[in-house]
Amino acid sequence: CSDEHVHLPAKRGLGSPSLSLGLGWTIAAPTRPLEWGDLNVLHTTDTHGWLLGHQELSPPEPNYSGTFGDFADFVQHMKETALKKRVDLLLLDSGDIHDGTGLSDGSPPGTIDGHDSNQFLKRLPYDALAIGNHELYVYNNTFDMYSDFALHWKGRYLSSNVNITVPDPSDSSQNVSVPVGSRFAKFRTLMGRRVTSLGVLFDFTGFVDGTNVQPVEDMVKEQWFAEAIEEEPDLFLLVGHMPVSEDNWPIVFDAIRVIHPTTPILIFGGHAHVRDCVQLDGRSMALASGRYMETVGWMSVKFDNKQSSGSGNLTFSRRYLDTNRLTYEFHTGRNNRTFETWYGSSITRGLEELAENYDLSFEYGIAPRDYTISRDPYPSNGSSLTLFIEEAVPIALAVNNTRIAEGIPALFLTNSGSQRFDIFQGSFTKNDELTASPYTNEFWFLSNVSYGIANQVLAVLNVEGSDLRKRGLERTRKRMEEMYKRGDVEMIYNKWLEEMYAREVARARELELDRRADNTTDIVSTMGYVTTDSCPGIGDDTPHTALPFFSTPGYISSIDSPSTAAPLNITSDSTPVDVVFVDFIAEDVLEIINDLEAESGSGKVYTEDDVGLYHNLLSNQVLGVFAQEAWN
Ligand SMILES: Nc1ccn([C@@H]2O[C@H](COP(=O)(O)O)[C@@H](O)[C@H]2O)c(=O)n1
Repeated sequence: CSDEHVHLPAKRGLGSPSLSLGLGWTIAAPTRPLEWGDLNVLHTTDTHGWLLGHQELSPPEPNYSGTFGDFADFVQHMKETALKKRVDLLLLDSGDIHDGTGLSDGSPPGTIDGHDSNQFLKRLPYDALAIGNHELYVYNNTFDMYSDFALHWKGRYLSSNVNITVPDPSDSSQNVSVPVGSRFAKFRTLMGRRVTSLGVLFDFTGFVDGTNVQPVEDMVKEQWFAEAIEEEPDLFLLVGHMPVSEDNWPIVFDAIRVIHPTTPILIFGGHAHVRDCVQLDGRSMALASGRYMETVGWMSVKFDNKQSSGSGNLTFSRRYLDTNRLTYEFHTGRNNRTFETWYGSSITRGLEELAENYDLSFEYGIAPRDYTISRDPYPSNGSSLTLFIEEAVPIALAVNNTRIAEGIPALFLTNSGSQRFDIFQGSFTKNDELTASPYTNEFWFLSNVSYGIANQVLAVLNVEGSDLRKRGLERTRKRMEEMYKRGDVEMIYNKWLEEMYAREVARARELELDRRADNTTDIVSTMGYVTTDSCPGIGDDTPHTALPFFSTPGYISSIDSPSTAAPLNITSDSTPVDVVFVDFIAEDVLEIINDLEAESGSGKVYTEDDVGLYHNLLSNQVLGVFAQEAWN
């Protein structure tokens, strides 16, 4: 069993190492051993480059401070345990390994993002992996998955419904559309179980030219699909980048169940960044294991004697593990001295070297405080969304900007989903810049939009106001559907956080009443995720107190901000302004402005030709330029 030490998450090559333990910070250890079955699975998803662990001291970051090297050692030790128990232990990943930290996004210009960090995933003994939507935003990234990453996994990198167009090897004047990885895999586990595995991506429509995602509904009608599932294995292993609740897993599940009514089906999903578990019937379980290497999912199943030909409920267990050394040591029965091996530490060292090569600890300035996406209200001084749109964008885009110099007022708009992680007090490094805002979106603009129109765009985007709601309900519903298909799941993650916080507040009220009645003191636990899902028993491996949560709008604007670098010299609704937006939301902005112009009877219609490049800074460079200007 683990000793009671804590591991300081020093910024490993990513920033200032001068962090101390004297802040009253601690990590809580798990208290319950895992329930092993005949077949057991460790699951990662939506890792987004978080391979050096979460290294900040503000709670709940220390909960997730284990590095990918620590995780590698954990997997290794767990595999040894499985062997001793003569049971199977599989390791799976559900995709989205790009976009999220300096390791995945900070490679020098002209190189391929994620290529170097992917080499570290290759060092782990994954049994199957699936492609995510973040592998499909940039063609070169997808091509790298096809030509490098997939080859390493020898048929186990799964892209059942995802293709890439590449030159035809037999005739280079022609192109062919081929799966990025494999459509399916059949293999035997160490204990001899026959597995049929698929890797399914949700109905993503935001894929880059040269790639393609087939809707799940169509995929299950394919001849190859029928042939792949025809023969009965001991279990179906569905690994995919698709939420386990309220998405299309039932389509795949039902297609299999028609042929194999009782064969065990284990589903490992992702994309929504939440911890979640659903059982579609008594012989299946579907698990989603969070995001950003904050969670490692665990599932175990005890088969009945007849395995696939049995028909009663199977015994499943699931657990969401916080990714820190205490967790890893607890479940492997090791301690600080016996846990680490050369294998894991060489992975961590390699990642630290990569961080050094990419100069990820380059310091832009000193952040005066923590800025959070949802633990502070929006707008507020502690909101990273306020910081980004009201301070950083206006200040960074004012640098070498003739339009600002000429005094042309500008309204800046972005989607709040473009901001992916909190900013912490202290050294603000290149890595921090890329974790907070990893996308390489351009800033586009429409000029001469009258303020009266520009001023309404944000509210329409966010569907505020009963009038707008009535007018735009159908359009909004369609846009929400469209946004979901383009990958937007912030609303699911936020709803999850909101509900856990609401439960926490209710629980705290009850506790307070009990405490007053009994004169007892509360049990204080560390902050973190508090999961309620629809599977039996408690899912979280380590009990926590839920994090504070404040809801945020889907879109944010610098409009009416007193702190913008370019004060709006607006005298009336007809004052012409520049409407500046990230290219990711261009279609929506253009459509909304045209609708508003039509409603106003102005007769103005904007087309793509009216859209210009506002500044050559990309959205992932804004915070760095801002920090150099404001935090130095
Ligand atoms: N160029 C881009 C691409 C994506 N986004 C945001 O990310 C969301 C998708 O990320 P998931 O991890 O949820 O798959 C997408 O909805 C956008 O909010 C972006 O801003 N720019």
